Amino acid sequence: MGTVTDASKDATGIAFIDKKVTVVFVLGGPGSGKGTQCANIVEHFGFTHLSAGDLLRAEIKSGSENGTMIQNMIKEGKIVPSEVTIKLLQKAILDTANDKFLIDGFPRNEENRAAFENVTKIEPEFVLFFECSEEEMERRLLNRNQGRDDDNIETIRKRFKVFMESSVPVVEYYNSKGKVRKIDAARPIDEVFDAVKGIFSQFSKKAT
Ligand SMILES: Nc1ncnc2c1ncn2[C@@H]1O[C@H](COP(=O)(O)OP(=O)(O)O)[C@@H](O)[C@H]1O
Ligand SMILES: Nc1ccn([C@H]2C[C@H](O)[C@@H](COP(=O)(O)OP(=O)(O)O)O2)c(=O)n1
Ligand SMILES: [Mg+2]
Repeated sequence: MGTVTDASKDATGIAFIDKKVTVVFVLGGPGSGKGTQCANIVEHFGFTHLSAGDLLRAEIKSGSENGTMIQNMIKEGKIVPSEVTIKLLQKAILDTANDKFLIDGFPRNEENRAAFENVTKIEPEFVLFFECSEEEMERRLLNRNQGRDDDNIETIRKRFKVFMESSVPVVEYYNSKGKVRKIDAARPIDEVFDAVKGIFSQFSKKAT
């Protein structure tokens, strides 16, 4: 549980309102199934899904002044400076009436993690971590067919390297705090979701 506190405006220029939120970080390598399982969690447990990658891609499309920089970094498999990503996440949290958020693909490095904590003071409830072999993730990404600039073998290899070097240490950090809930994500989608459901049982089911 965290509170987005009232500081009227922070360093990023975004106005804050008082809002108590529950945040779950969803991490895992590229193609491990984060987006797929987040959609299931939204449907069953009433969370709002915020994908850092989706927010950055929308920012490129919007013609923002940072668009070209973001596009180049994504193409190279690099991680965009956290101030850009955090601003987008904050805005999405504040613009959404819900108080339960899945933050997918963030924090992806130590800079993301420390800056988010400093700026928002939000501590994740837990970190859902999807474990999957690179061989399987590569197969999935090459079949994803979403027309993404970064789903080509050259960029995929770079993303795997960044994941191992920069993102795994973030998972280890949360693991040392007892916050990681690890899932075997190499299994079929339904079986992965069965495991996810067990972890989310503390949250009430969405009324249908
Ligand atoms: N458990 C699974 N088994 C097989 N394919 C999967 C599984 N989970 C997701 N996929 C497929 O793999 C691709 C990557 O999944 P996605 O959810 O976009 O992963 P991520 O957000 O972690 O990159 C998509 O085409 C998706 O349909
Ligand atoms: N916290 C983040 C998340 C994503 N990005 C950029 C860099 C990533 O390679 C791309 C794509 O991220 P996305 O989460 O959509 O990718 P996957 O779903 O893991 O395949 O976006 C970032 O710079 N910072
Ligand atoms: Mg994704």
